[in-house]
Amino acid sequence: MDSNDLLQTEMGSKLSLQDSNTTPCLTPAADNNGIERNGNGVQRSKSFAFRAPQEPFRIEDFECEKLHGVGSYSRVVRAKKKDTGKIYALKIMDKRFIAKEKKTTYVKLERIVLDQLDHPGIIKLYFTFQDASNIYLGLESCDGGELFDQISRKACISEDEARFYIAEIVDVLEYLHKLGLIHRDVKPENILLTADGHVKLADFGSVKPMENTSISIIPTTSNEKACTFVGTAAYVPPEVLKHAPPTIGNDLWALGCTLYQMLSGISPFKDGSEWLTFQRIMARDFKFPEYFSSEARHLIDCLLDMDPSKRLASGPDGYASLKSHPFFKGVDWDNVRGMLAPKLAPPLTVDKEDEAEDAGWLLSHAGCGSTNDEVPPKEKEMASSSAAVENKENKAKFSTIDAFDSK
Ligand SMILES: Nc1ncnc2c1ncn2[C@@H]1O[C@H](COP(=O)(O)OP(=O)(O)OP(=O)(O)O)[C@@H](O)[C@H]1O
Repeated sequence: MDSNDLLQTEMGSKLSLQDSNTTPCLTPAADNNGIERNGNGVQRSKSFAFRAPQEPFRIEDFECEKLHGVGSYSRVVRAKKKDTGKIYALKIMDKRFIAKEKKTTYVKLERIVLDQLDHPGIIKLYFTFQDASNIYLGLESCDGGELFDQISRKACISEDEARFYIAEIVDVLEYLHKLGLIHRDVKPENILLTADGHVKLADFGSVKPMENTSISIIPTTSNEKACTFVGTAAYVPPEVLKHAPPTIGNDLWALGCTLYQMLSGISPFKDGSEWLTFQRIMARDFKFPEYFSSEARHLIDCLLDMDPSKRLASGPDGYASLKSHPFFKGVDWDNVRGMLAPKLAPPLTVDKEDEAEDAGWLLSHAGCGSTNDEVPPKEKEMASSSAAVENKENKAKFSTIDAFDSK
């Protein structure tokens, strides 16, 4: 199945999961009613209506304002729908590139999983559309950037601020894990922030459904194994390096790494090469800076347990054991999203002329060149200078993260 098939089967907001050339991820068998059952009797419908429909939109219906960021197979731009004035993050994926790089499974997985999730801490998918060249996902726009950028801009984050972010992430992970989904790529780059500083987890292309999931999933082709290792080296737990099957413990380990990184500015096992990082993970070789509080040290220690079943929230008490940890003293778990968010650190200033040129180039190559011309000059100038600043940060990010840290 190629990327065209992905959206062709989607016509009329329906996706047929029948695919002669595929093997199912959880090896369910279909009965005569088109319902798939796995070994645990979990039922999955073979076709269903998407909540976020495929719309007959065109890229010309949007004013592209700035580049949010560039992923390994997509670009994300902040775009205003001209008729409604509503703002979205358009994730633009080149169909030929996706097919060539065999990323169809990741795109389908992200689309189908995001469509079924409903949590204030997860980016919303509103619609999809396509043209001859691209697939577009209309996502909720997170105008506060990445948590990664906040860590870089502030050098490190205070424990009070880190408590806020980690509590909101715990709330999201509890929701996902209860649904039977493992995210598998929790890290500061995938934790986006709204303009008022609240957390939205992104990047669901690596999600792994557990046996008991209530989420409808898709088959994977034999050469695009969504069930095998994915993720980012510095956040990979030791058991994954030993090829153990994925568990929610994978996300809890990454949560521990993320908390450590917020408080110190660097991930705990980061080293000069992928091999050295893996050695340190296997040896659980990390040190706490002196200024970490005893509560933060203890929480990180419990999340970075070599035994995934012993990590807080993995045990028989589930999330209660994690949420009652002393680090979270004062957090009102019934109203996590009601907490006051830390003030966002603004982007660093850069040489605007050079960078505006680069940002304009990137936007026009995101398929938005003609629409950008319709933006009034003042707005265009503002859009490109803010895009320039973020583009500079993107470049800085690429140069500071080892090649192995990007998938
Ligand atoms: N909904 C959004 N709102 C604002 N910015 C976003 C949104 N989604 C993604 N971004 C930004 O765009 C960048 C590219 O996102 P994308 O999902 O294409 O790739 P990624 O997840 O970063 O990378 P990869 O695909 O390599 O894992 C992200 O790093 C993020 O900063």
